[in-house]
Amino acid sequence: MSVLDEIIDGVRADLAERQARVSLDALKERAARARDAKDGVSALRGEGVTVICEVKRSSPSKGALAAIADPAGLAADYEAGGAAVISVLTEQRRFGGSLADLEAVRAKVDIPVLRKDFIVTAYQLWEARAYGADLALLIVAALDQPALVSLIERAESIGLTPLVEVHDEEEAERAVDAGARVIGVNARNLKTLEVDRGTFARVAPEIPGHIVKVAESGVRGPHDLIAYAHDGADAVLVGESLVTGKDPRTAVADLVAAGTHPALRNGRD
Ligand SMILES: O=P(O)(O)OC[C@@H](O)[C@@H](O)c1c[nH]c2ccccc12
Repeated sequence: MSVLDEIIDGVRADLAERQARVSLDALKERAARARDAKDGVSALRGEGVTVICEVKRSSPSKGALAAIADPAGLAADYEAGGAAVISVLTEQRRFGGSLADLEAVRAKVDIPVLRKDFIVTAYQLWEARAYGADLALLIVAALDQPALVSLIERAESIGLTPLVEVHDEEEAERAVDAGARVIGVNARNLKTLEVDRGTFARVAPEIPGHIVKVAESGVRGPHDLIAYAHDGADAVLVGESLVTGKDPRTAVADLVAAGTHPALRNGRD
């Protein structure tokens, strides 16, 4: 069984417990009371290369990364540094996250928030909205095509912007066919956990220009953002280097400065 399959088994077990406790109707009521969702696409199409900053305590590849006692405080630092979107890992077993983290971050920041999890049912999309998310991750490798299409449609219909994650050309084609407006190319293969920073450059040419392209994983600092920008990224998603660094606000500001630098933008025109 691949790492992805193992993670999803755990996600399904935790999901069954939540579904037994909280009815879909109760979630929908909670979602109706949530603040209106913000548009993820326009946030990601901001000035230059935009930056999605992630709240992540641990990962299957690296184990514990950072305790993050105050996820909302970290998110506020990201926002102050110029982040366009905050990504909150809500998967518990391998990433140490929760819906409570999502709720706390949502209450603190004004920019859009992404629920980062292994979403396999519409119930999880309603959870995302009920706890205040504006965007939700959908991982192509975890879904068959009918499920992908229906989850994209459902996400859009309840106001969530789906960030559709791919790792190779074939998955990118599936994401495009399914109607994705935002596609994330993950440099990490979720089946083996290996990072290959060349993945984005290989896969991005398969993605039409009107779709927002996000380069995910492995961004250590401005030099990696610049490289992804030259390969056509509209946004980058950064986790580990921010949660393990000393000064997340400055680290984000440095990324944003690189992403909006005039020389970079000329190179991309
Ligand atoms: O910590 P990094 O290497 O900066 O990567 C962040 C993000 O891309 C990564 O956490 C991620 C990308 N896709 C995912 C899917 C599920 C969980 C996590 C992820």
